[in-house]
Amino acid sequence: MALDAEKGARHYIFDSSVLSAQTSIPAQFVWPEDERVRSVDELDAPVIDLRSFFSTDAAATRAAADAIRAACTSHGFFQVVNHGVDASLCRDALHCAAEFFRLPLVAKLRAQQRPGSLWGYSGAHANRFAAKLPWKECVSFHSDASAVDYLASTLGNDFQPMGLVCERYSEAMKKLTLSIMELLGVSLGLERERRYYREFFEDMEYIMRCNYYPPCPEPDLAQGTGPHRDPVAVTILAQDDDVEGLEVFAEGTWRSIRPIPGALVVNIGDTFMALSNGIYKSCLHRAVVNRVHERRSIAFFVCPRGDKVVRAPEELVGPGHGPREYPDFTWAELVGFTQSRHRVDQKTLQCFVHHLQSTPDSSA
Ligand SMILES: C=C1C[C@]23C[C@H]1CC[C@H]2[C@]1(C)CCC[C@@](C)(C(=O)O)[C@H]1[C@@H]3C(=O)O
Ligand SMILES: O=C(O)CCC(=O)C(=O)O
Ligand SMILES: [Fe+2]
Repeated sequence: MALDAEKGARHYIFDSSVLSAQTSIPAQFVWPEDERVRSVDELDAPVIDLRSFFSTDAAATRAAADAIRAACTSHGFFQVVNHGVDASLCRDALHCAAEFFRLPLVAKLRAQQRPGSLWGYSGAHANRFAAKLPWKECVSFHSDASAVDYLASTLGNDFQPMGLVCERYSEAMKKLTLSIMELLGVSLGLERERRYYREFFEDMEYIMRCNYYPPCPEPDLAQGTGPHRDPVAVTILAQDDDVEGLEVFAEGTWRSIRPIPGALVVNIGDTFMALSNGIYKSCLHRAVVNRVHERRSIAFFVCPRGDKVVRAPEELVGPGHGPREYPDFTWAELVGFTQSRHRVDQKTLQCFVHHLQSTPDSSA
């Protein structure tokens, strides 16, 4: 651990290979007791086979939509298989991420996330937060610019192949996102031809974030990613298939998620909760760590184009659904709120709405 002297900044830099080898963890990594209650059981969530949806089989699509609706009105979590993303592309992306995190700390710091940016490398978010640090490292890419250029300019041309894999992976995820959006619309009772959500996300933005959770000497005190709801619309997550860590809060308890080889996880986020007029629940989840195994995941965070107004379709408002639950907002406002005012947690959307309603004319 060292104090970063750059421009007098007073944040710590952690080297996970050093931390993992110690017998106890620094105090900044210890989470409050109520946020680390253990999981009791596995979550029984639907695994949706997208093959039937792609083949427009009406009965199978109805069954898939019903299972999604049941999951999303309750906890906001399901998985998809036969999703059309090449298994080798997912493997390559997880592999590139693994190679990146194995670099010496000085190299990773060349790609370090700058204040106010969602791009680049972050170790434990120690440059942003002083306590409840997550036991993880991340590297993120954003739809605003090319991952190839970012990696080549920060780490050198040897990292172009990793950039290319990230770009191919993001393209595949964007395509899958549009199918998931169409299916979410059907599951909410909209006609398949209506395509409200699919069209809304045609010009989506995204953040691709590779997470690395090193082994932790005191896993019961720490969190890999603390309890939160993703502020985005949906998150599509690929994960190592031999190490558990993801947990979802459902029916009053934390439930573990057993990785299914080849499956991708789908979480409903705050923005989709607003887009469904509160019918679908933003998934409360976290990632726990363990003493022995490292774990990797890649989150593909789906966001609307920054300036688009987030608003549930008329069909989901009024008779049979209740009044409009959320004020209009843009993703640019919500993301600004999470970076400058409110560390993402389980109440982000609630606090954001309160903020909008108490300062109606100011941007977040
Ligand atoms: C808008 C965002 C904030 C976070 C990155 C994107 C999408 C998800 C958010 C996050 C990953 C949710 C968990 C907590 C968080 C702090 C993290 O661990 O990285 C969140 C991101 C962030 O605020 O940078
Ligand atoms: O790594 C995981 O399993 C979950 C990560 C997560 O929730 C996030 O990055 O938002
Ligand atoms: Fe998350």
